[in-house]
Amino acid sequence: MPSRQPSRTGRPSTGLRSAIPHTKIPLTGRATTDLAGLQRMRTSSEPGRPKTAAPFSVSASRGRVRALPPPRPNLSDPRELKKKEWKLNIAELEKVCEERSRLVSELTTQNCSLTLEMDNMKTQLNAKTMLHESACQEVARLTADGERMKREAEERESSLKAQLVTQDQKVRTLLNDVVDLRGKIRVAVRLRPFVKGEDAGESLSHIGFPDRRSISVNNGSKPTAYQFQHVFCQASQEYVFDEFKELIESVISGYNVAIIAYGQTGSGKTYTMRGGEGDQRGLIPRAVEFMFLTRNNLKSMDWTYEYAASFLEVYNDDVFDLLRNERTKLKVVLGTGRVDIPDLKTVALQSPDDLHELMLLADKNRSTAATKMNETSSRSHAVFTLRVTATNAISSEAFTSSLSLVDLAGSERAKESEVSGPRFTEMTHINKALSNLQNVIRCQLRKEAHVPYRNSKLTMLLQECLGKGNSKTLMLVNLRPSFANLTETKRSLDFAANTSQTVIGAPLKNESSQ
Ligand SMILES: Nc1ncnc2c1ncn2[C@@H]1O[C@H](COP(=O)(O)OP(=O)(O)OP(=O)(O)O)[C@@H](O)[C@H]1O
Repeated sequence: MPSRQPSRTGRPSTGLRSAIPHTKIPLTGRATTDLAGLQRMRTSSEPGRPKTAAPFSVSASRGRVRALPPPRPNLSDPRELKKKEWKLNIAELEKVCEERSRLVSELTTQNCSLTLEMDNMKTQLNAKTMLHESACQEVARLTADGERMKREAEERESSLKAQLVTQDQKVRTLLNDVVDLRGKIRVAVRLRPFVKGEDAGESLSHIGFPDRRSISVNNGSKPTAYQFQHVFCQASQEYVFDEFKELIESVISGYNVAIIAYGQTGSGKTYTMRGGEGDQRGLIPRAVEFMFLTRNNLKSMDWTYEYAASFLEVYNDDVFDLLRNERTKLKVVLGTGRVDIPDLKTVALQSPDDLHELMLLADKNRSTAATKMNETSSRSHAVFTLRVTATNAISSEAFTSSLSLVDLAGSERAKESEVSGPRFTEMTHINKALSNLQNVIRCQLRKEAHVPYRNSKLTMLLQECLGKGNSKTLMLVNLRPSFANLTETKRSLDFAANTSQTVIGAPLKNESSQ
């Protein structure tokens, strides 16, 4: 860029201007008279004329230097024309240069502030990059620590699980040894309270309870005393269930368990087995709830349990499915040592709630009728079965077992029941089946070679619980409290006493490996 130099007139001038040739007016010490020149200078100082640098002359008279009027441009002179054109160009160029320098200075300012901003951002980015890197290192360290701790915890857990499984097996073996020691067919007695329609004010002096295992009856002549595994006197549903919990738990360990409710009509068999709602729930719903609870507790030891339920009735010596609405007689097949009912419906249970629906269906399908002895007397024997399939992922143990809860029809005398017609036929079948049951137990008691299981459908179905299989069996004998029923109560207690003497052989655990 050409540098600016002050002109002789004091105004800044560009280098370009200095590059332009001037018309030089010579200064002399001698007086000269150049009228034409003076004339031109005067003319150029007139308003409207372009101003040009005033030439100088030295007055001859006074010897002083005076500015001469600029020479008039000679427009016919091409040099003058050129000069004029240059002047215009120079003015133009000066403007452009000024604009350029303004822009340059503006851009320089902007550039400076942008450079500053960029430097700031670079500093911030560097700081953030450093932070990120240190955070990444911390994360990597924590991840490695976490993985190491997880590995250690897993190793510890599997060693604890192995210990737990061993201990669990020991506890189960001990528990079952205890249960096995309690007799072959276990027998318990339950005396129900007086219910609506009975004389609640009647005394219970004809029945005595010396302790929780004994009961005595006194018909006025001589009291007879009996001893059983347990005697429940007007006990709650919860109390009764708690007493049988241990036995039911052995199903979880692979044993078949059967609880059979026996007793005179109206003595509380259905109440004990099925019960009502809420606190009135009987053994069937409570046992299923307990099985699900135990299943959850054993999950931590890698046991998987699957449950499925079936519900049938033996009515007039025929078998019917209580979980099907259509009433079709079911075929009972006797295999080698096993009873099978091929068309019996089995329903998988996912939770205790699933049972509720099944119970309602079974209630609807079960044969009941009002008799003089019981408003809703069961006219059939009902068998609820819960099948268990268990597998253990760690020990590879596997087995199937079953819990059978049987509500027998009530024994009754035709004279007392005052039944006739179809009720009489039902009663005949009921009594025949129950007398077969007593006969089977008697044969077991006497260790006879032949036990007549096949004499009725009921004994055929129960043969696995009555000595032929490997069940742990409990007979729960129900009693009515009235003095009027004392003869039947004594008969039931005699049957219970015989049953408790019955040797059916030690139960075997069902085992198979995967
Ligand atoms: N422990 C008890 N507490 C209160 N009420 C009971 C008890 N046991 C039975 N009952 C009531 O006694 C009546 C007869 O009971 P339930 O129907 O269970 O007798 P059952 O032995 O099944 O009779 P059946 O052989 O005729 O079917 C019912 O009203 C029942 O609610």
